[in-house]
Formats: sequence, C-alpha cells, structure tokens
Amino acid sequence: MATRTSSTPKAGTSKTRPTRTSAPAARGRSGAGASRAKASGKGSSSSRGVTATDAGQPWPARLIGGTWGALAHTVGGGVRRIGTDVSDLDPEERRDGAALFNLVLAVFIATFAWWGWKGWFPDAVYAVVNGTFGWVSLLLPLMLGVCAFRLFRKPADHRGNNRVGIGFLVMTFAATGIADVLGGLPSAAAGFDGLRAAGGMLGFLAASLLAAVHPAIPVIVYSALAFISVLIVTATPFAAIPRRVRGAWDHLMGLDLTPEEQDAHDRSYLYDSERRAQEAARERRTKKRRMFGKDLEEEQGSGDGFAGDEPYERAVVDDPDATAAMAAPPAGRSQAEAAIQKIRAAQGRGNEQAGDGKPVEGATEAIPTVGMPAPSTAPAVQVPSTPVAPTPPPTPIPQRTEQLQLSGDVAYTLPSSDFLVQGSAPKERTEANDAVVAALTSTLTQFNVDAEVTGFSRGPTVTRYEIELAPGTKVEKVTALSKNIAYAVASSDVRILSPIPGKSAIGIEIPNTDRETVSLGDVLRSQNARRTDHPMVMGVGKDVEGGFVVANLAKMPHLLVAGATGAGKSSFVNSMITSILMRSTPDEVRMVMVDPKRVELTAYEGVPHLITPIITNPKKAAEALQWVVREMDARYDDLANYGFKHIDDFNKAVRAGKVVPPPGSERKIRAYPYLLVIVDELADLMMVAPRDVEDSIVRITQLARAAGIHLVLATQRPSVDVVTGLIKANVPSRMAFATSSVTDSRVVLDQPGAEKLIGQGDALFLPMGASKPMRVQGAWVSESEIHKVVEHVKGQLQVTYRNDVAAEPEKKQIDEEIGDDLEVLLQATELVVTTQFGSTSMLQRKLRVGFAKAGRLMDLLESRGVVGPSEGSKARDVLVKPDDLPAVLAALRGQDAPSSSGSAADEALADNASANHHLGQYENDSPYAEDVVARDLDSRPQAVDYHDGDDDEGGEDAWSLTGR
Ligand SMILES: Nc1ncnc2c1ncn2[C@@H]1O[C@H](COP(=O)(O)OP(=O)(O)OP(=O)(O)O)[C@@H](O)[C@H]1O
Repeated sequence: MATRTSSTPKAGTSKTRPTRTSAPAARGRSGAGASRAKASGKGSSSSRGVTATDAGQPWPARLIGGTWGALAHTVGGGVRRIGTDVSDLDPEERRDGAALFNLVLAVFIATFAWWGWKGWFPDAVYAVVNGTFGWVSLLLPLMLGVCAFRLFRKPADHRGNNRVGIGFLVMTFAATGIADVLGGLPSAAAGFDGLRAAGGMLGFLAASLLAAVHPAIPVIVYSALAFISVLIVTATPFAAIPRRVRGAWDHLMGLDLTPEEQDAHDRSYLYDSERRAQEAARERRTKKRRMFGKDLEEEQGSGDGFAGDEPYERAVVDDPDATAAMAAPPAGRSQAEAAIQKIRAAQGRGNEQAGDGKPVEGATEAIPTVGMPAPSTAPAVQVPSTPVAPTPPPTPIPQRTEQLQLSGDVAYTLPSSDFLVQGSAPKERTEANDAVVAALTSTLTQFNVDAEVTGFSRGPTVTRYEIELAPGTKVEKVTALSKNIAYAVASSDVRILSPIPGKSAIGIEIPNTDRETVSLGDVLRSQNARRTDHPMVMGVGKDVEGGFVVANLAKMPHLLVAGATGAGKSSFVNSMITSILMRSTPDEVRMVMVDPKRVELTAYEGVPHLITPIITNPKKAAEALQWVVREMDARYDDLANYGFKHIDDFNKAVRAGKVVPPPGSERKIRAYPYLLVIVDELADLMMVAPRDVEDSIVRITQLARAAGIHLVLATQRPSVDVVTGLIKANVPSRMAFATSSVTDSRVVLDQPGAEKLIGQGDALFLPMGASKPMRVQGAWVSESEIHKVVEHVKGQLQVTYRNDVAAEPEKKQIDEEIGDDLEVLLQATELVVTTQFGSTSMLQRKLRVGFAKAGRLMDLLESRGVVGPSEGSKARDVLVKPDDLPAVLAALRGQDAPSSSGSAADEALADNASANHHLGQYENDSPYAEDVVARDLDSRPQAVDYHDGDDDEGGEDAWSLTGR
C-alpha cells in the first residue's frame, strides 16, 4: 500500500522553482523548473497534464500519463467536494495521481476479496494477496480507501499521511499474526490453502516463532500492537485515550459537548506541559497581528481573552481565503493588485465588525499630556476606515495582597492607577501598512524573488512584515534587497531579521508612518504587570507584536541604558521610577538617584523612597557609589551571619519573625528594602573619577545581586572610555535606544542594530540571558502624570535622608586603600608638598617606583586632597602648604591631628576625625541615629531609615550584629 507514491525532493536542489503562487507562470518558465516539478511529483504530470519534459517521452506514455492525470484530478476534485465547497487545491500540493492509485488498488482488491469476481486475472492476484495476508486481505480495501481519501483531501499533510500509512502497516502485520493464531496456527506443511484460511504467509512468519514458546504470546503481543496501531492511525496519545473514549461514547449517546465545553474538557485532560505549551501558543496567537484578519469576533469569542486586556492582546488569525488570493492571483492581474484587493476586502469586513453594534470608543483619543510638550509622535494619525480595537475602560490595578504597613505602623496607600492616563487604542492595521505590503510585494516581484508577504505584526512604532520564501529561494536574495526595500517604502530605517526568532520567515521591520505612543498606565495595567506584585517590576513598553513588556529590575540585575541625545533614555528612566513609585512602598524599595545633568530627575526630589537628596555633583556621586559598596558589604555580613544566600530569603525570615538578634543585642532587625541606584549620566561620573567609579560599579555589580542592590546606568555616550569593558562585563542587561553609530551600538549590545532605531523611545532591549535583543517602544509617562504620582507619594510619607551616603569615606576605608603603601605614600607626600611639584614622573625617579605605582600614589594623594586632579601632561596643583605637612602626614597615619591653620590639611584631619567619631558611634551600636535628617517637620509620618535603630530603645544598626 502506498501513502505517497511520489516523494517530494526538497526543492532546494533546483535553482528555479515553479512558484507556489502562480502555476501558469511556472509552466511558462524554464524547462528545468518544469521538469523538476514533474520529478518532484508535486501535482505531477498526472494532475497537471503534459509538461515540457513529457514532450520528450513516446506518445503512448504521454497519452497514458495525461489521461491518468486528468482522471485523477477529476476524481480528486470530486472527493474534495464531499462535505465542502473546496474542489481544487494548489497544483503544487496535489497528490491526486498517488491517491487514485490507492483507490484503484482498493477497488480492485475489493472486487475479488469482497465481491468474489472470478477469472484468471483476479484469481491470480487473489492468490498472491490472499496467500500473503490471509483473511486480513478483506481489510485491505478499507485501509487503501482511507489512504486514498486522505491523499485526495489533505495531500500537504505529509506527516499525517505518513502516520496513517505506518499505522496501517503495523495494523496489517498485527492482524495477520492474530489471524494466524485464530486460524489454528497452520504449519507450513498445510500449504497455501491452510495459510490463506488464517493469516497468510505474513501471519505465519509473525506468529509461528512466538507461538512455539507459548500459543498465548502472539495473541498478547499482536493485540497490543494492533491497539497501538489504532492509536497511531487516529493520532491518539496515551494520555488522551480516556477523553477520546468518552468523546466517542458521548457521540454515540448524543451527549456531544459544545465547542467551549470541549475546550475546557480538553484542557482538563492534558498534561501540564501540554497545556502550558497550548496556552503559550494561544498567548502568542492572541498577540500576533496578522494582515489577513479572518474574524476578530470569532477569535475573541473563543474564550482566549485575558480579562481587561482583550483589545490589546487580541489576535487576528490568518484568513485562508485571503492567503489563497495572495497565493493564486487571478490571471492577468499582478500579485500585488490581488493582495491589495484582498486586503481591502478583509479591511471592509473588519469595518463591518467594528460597526457591528460595537462602537469604536476612544479610538481617536490621544494621550492627554497636560502641562508639558506632547511627544512629537503622541497623537496617532487616525485613519477613518481602519478597524480599531475599542479601548477598554482603565481597570484599576488590583489591591495588593500584602498589607502595606510600613515600619512604625504607618499605613501607606499606593498611588491610584488613575494617575496614569489611558493610551489610545492600538491599531491592528492601517492604510499605511497596506501600502507597505503592496510596495514589498511589488519589490519582490520586480526582482524575481520567489517569496511572499504572509503577514505582519503591527507594533506601536514599527511593523514587522513577515516574508516566507519558496523552497529553494535563498535568504540572501531578500536581504540583498534591503536598499531597494528602503527605497520602495521610502524609509531609511529598514531592519531585516533573518529569520524572525522561532519562525521560518524573514522579518522586515519598517517604521510606521502613523506611530502610536505607549502609555505607561496601559503597560502597568496589562496582564503581564498584574501577574506579579513584585515591587521592582517596571513597565518597559510594547514589543513589535504589540504585546506589553514588563521587566523585573531585581532579576536583571543591573541595567545599562544607552542612546544618543533625544533617543528616549530619560523618558525610560522616568517610566522606571514612576513604575517603582506606583508599585512599591519605601519599605520595599529605596533609591539613590544621580543626576549630573541636574534637570532630568528633579521631579522626584523629596519622595520618601530616596535615601539621599538627588545627587547632582559627580564627585559626590562617586562617593555615593562607594557608600553603596559599603552598604552591600554590610548586607552581606548579615546574610552570612544569619546563614541566608539572598536578601529575599533573609527578608522573608525577618517578616516571619524567624530572625532574632543574638542574646544581649537590642537591635531591631528589619527587612532590607531593595536598593535601586540610578545614574542618569555615567559619562559625567567617569570624567571626574574614572577609576573609583569603575571600581565601585564593578564591585557592586559583581556582588550586589544577592544583597538586593541594583544599578541602572544611563549614558548618552556609549563609548569604550565610559562603558568600559569591565563595566560592560558586569552589567548584563542592556537597553539600547537609537545610537549615532554602529560602533556605539556594538558597545551597548555587542552587535549592530541600535543605529537603525528611529528615536523617541524606539529601543532594543536585551535582558540578561537573552541572545537576541527585543525591539520595544518605550513606555511614555508625561510630566503631569509624574507630578500626580510624586505628590501622592510625598503626601503619604515624609522623606528621611541619610547624610552619610555622599559623605567622605570612612577612615577605615582609607587605611584599606593605602594598605601596605603607607610608608611610600608618606614619602611621596613629603616630596610633593616640600617641592610643591605634583609630578608623577618625579615620584618615579625619586622614589624609584614604576609608573603604575607612581600613578597610584598620585591618585591617593589626590583623593586625600594633597594634589589637584590630573591636567594631562602638566604637573598637578599641590593643595597643601609645606607648613601643613605634619598634619597631613599624621592624618595619613591615622593619628590625631595637631590643630593648626584652616588649610586643606585641616579639612582632611577634620574629616578623619569625623570618620573616627562616626566609627565610634558605629561601634556603640547607634551609628545612624544622627544620620536621620528630617527635612520637613509637617504632620506626615517620616520614612523610617531602615538601618536606624530606635533611639529610645537603644536600637542597633542592622549590620552591627556582631557588635563591631
Ligand atoms: N517612549 C517614548 N514615547 C514617545 N516619545 C518619546 C518616548 N521617549 C522619548 N520620546 C520623545 O523624545 C524626546 C526626547 O526623549 P528623552 O528626553 O528621553 O531623550 P534622552 O535620550 O534622554 O535625551 P538626552 O540624553 O538629551 O536627555 C522626548 O521629549 C519625547 O518627545
């Protein structure tokens, strides 16, 4: 029996291929293509009549081939029409010749096996068939008939057809084995007559050996095999057997389920993994926006929607009619014309739906941006004829399950989701998209590329058009056309993805001429954001398929944000901070903001999540990073002392009351908040203290994850001197906005791409662990929204700043830094101060040290205020007078300074003294009691310093557990 008599060699073997989309064109093309088509058996000569190569055959062969093909095609058309109105298929797909062969064989065997046709020819064939299969030959016409039917109806389902064929082979073999046993296990001596009455020759071979061991064995083995063969033929996994059996029973009893019930029923039977895969596929489908929308209502009605988000995440599924129209345009009309017509027809249907009792509300609403210049792209151009999803009413973000009770019994209310406005409804398809499809299609046709635009996913900024290649067409043929495509669609920002990750299709991302703004409110209200109430989750934006993207900053665990001026970095940082303010209390997340540009983050001044005023001085910022390192070390100490690996576990244990201070300690142990350190311009910091900043960043990024400390570094200068190799290696997540060069893109993402972005929030997001960046349109939050959120948050709690964050590092730190170099540093100080000449090469010569060591000494001198900053090849300014030398040397040695004049040395000494004093406090278990600076003495409760012990109770700092 044959499931497929002519196999299909991969068309990649041929240079030209008769296009799927146009059979007449294929016939008109080169003889090579046509002959290959024949060899392939695809719609072989049988179904397509005489081809060019047929012409080389003798006429009787041509006549038979042509007649067979015509007959097969007629029968195939008839079979396909049973129960449907589809009588024809793409000639490339048909297998009518093979199907007819199966059918003829089935009928022929039936004539003598079922109907007892006699004669020398049927008798001879019957003897062979019956002698081989025994009475199982009675089943053969049935099996062949099923195969023929499938081949006529589903010729392209190769896997299914092969499965059924293999299933029937197994079934035949098993049945002959059983028939042999039931026929009394005839011996070979019984001759053909004996075997024909049982399982034939095949049955004898199958059963005799097993029956020699025990007659029951072949019955058991072949019954099992027969059962398995039924499962193969019916494509029934073991897990689905009960469901199928029950389904069959219900069908017999007339208790069939409705499609919805069936769906629910199916799910309850599927294994978890299968269900998850199904749900993932369903989710993907719902996100996907296809060009040839079938029936939006139908998809929505299938019960796949997600509460509150359906209009955003709704999918438009393929319309086979539309695809068919693309595939086979009417003769005399170009492919592009046919596509456009089909699109218009589909669009008309979409409009009908929109008008069908479902008013399109809010479709033309743009995001109100009160009090600030609207983003240049904000109001999306409305195309009246475009089907638009109705905008859902904003659903409030559900109440957090956890009681938002701050330390000190202060109830804290998160800002209402109403503060963030609702964006305009996303569009599935606009006329601009249709125009691009037509342009792409005609470009492919003009350059004779055998490929077609099979769909597109419209995102807010760009649309990704999907192009599928005909077998044998090289990917390079499309990628080489990038300039022509850019020309055709009149956009220089065309980005080609080959392939689209996870798909056998090329993606062409083309900016929308009618782009849309993504409102942060919509992102935070999306299902993705609601799935978790993790306080560090931020709204990122929307991907190219229009799906909402949210990210957990705690999992990144550190993020580099880069892009040219005006590309959207600051807007992203704003969205990030606003997300945090919307979702977290100051007990959960604290922030350190560094804003050397002084204008970007001022709106957040005074929010209780801050632990220090917004730092604008780069030098102070570098110091703040050092504080973060100390903070991290302190947290690690606690983790180590209490035996936890991550701050989350520690916090959980604290909340459960399982962390108790050691006996004798009066410390009150509190959960540590996440600490988010945001640097809005890294370049400014790297200019003042490159080594210190790099050291701190590297140390933080290497270790801080477990301590709940996360860094976000933004820069508009992603060059190697700002984003050094060390920083890059330790900041795994990247968000690249449009960069000015491919070199910059490589610095941020390690690959090109960002230089092709189109600015204004268009970004490539490469979260930790991802191999390919994801294109997103960043979420937009307006100044007025930020203002509302900030006002609310400030109204809840009064900010409490610590004053040690941007302070000079402690003496202990200094000692550690100097390490074994104290002696040589003292000599260097003496030398520089007495000569008043701050030259590194002088230190090299006089102290006989290498260049690196001399440079380090000079840096140490700078950090202690002895010399000024480096001025290139010039000697540094010496800031200490020779008179002050003893005091400075004493300070370096860590000794008490003799009081003297108010010079830099004095200040150094004073700093040291204060550091000592500070340390003393630290050792006395109340280090930060005085650090809590209340800025505002109004009636609001104060944000509690999470390290602060309770003064009255003589509380101990969270990390002074060991009584240091
Ligand atoms: N996500 C967004 N959606 C819509 N428009 C945006 C978005 N992000 C930025 N824009 C537009 O781009 C302009 C510049 O953005 P932004 O100030 O964030 O750029 P930047 O990269 O921070 O620039 P700079 O480095 O000069 O501060 C904004 O004023 C706004 O009009």
